[in-house]
Amino acid sequence: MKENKYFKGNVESGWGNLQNIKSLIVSPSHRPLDGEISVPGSKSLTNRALILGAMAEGTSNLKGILKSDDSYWCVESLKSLGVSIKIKGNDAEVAGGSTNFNNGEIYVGSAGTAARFLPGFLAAAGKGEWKLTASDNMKKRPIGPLIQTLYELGADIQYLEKENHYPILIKGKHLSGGEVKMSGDVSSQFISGLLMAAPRFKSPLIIRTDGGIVQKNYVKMTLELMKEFGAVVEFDDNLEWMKVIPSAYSANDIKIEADISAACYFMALAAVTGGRIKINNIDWRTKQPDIGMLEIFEEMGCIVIKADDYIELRGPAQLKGGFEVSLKEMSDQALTLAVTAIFSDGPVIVKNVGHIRHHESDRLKVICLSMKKIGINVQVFDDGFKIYPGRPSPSALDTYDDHRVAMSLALIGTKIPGVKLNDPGCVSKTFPEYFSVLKNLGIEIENK
Ligand SMILES: O=C(O)C1=C[C@@H](OP(=O)(O)O)[C@@H](O)[C@H](O)C1
Ligand SMILES: C=C(OP(=O)(O)O)C(=O)O
Repeated sequence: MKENKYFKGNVESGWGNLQNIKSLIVSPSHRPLDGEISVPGSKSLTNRALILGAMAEGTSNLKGILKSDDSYWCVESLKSLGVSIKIKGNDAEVAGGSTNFNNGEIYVGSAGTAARFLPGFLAAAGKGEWKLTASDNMKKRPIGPLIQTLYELGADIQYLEKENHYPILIKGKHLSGGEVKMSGDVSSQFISGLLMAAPRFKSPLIIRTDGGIVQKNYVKMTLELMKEFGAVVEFDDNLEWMKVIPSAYSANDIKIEADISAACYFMALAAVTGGRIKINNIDWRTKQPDIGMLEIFEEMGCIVIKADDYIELRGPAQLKGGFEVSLKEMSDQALTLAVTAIFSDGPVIVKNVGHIRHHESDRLKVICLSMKKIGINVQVFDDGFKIYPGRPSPSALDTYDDHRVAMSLALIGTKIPGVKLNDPGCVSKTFPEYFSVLKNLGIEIENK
């Protein structure tokens, strides 16, 4: 495995393209923003569909997958188990159904999805032995609640370095079902990971949630996709109770929706610059939680057109601030809103996002450090922050090996000249073409 020069401990993926760029300078466009774009496939749907396709009997065709670091490591993990995955352009053909997996080492990179979705799948494989390793970044993120519940169902998993963290050793067994209590207050992915494995358990699995679930629509996305692959699931609307009946997954042909989280950066771009963006391949009726940002942008004075096959957003001459909002259900956009709020006319308070301290960086700490660096007044709480509007001063900003930090902070440079982003290549976790899309819209991007 090759070490990446700039992100120590990470391994270069075949689908990233910015690994050798030390820094970029982002400056505003010389013309008003007025453009049309398409965004890549959803990370969440791509990695779920790849894993469900690998478990399903037969060949699944996935159209419009995301090609980024996170999906690359998911594909590579499944391939190293012996699953045949053929990539043609942005489509993947996954031949699933076997449980006769190759033993060995599996590297999940920094993908929270792969890191939390593969353990249940392997622990219930009946036989085999795997060492699951991850990037330094992923090794700092928790997996304890998932592994603890798998233990209760009879799994054989050992922590190899630090309790509750990667790397881990998994021995495949036949897992019982039964009733478990599980908390999703740190990450919804623990529940999604257990659910996806459950059709392979010996008896029905019932999960009762204890302590709530953050971003619960991601769990709904898991349950809905499991149904599309033939699983038998029942659940209540609040996801306090979920049941999975043992059965085989069946192969499926799926069109992966475009990534709404990625689209939100361009909505924010139009919002802060007072420009117009038309995003051609997203649908406002999607179940992806970050679509909720449309309402927030509207509340801030943007005009939103929700057409059948596109969304258009126009930013106002002056964005409105002066409100408080819970981003518990769409917390990947906390940083996007933090940056947007700088250019509004009143303080913006974001609440209920304490769990983003466990994402690719401690995002609340990073918001505080980054705002202070550009001279913007910020207050950080245990579970959120308050941003006071202001005129940022150009600065060199660190990206903390976190794609959402890099993509959000880049938006500051679309308003004031000379924002330097160190180690911008981390965007390839979910959006390797991010800076080229910005550039095509007229934003100045200089490689330094
Ligand atoms: O299941 C998923 O695809 C995701 C769940 C969320 O994670 P948490 O529930 O860990 O916050 C979200 O932040 C992540 O980007 C994708
Ligand atoms: C939290 C995120 O990713 P992951 O899937 O690694 O959890 C994210 O994309 O913001």
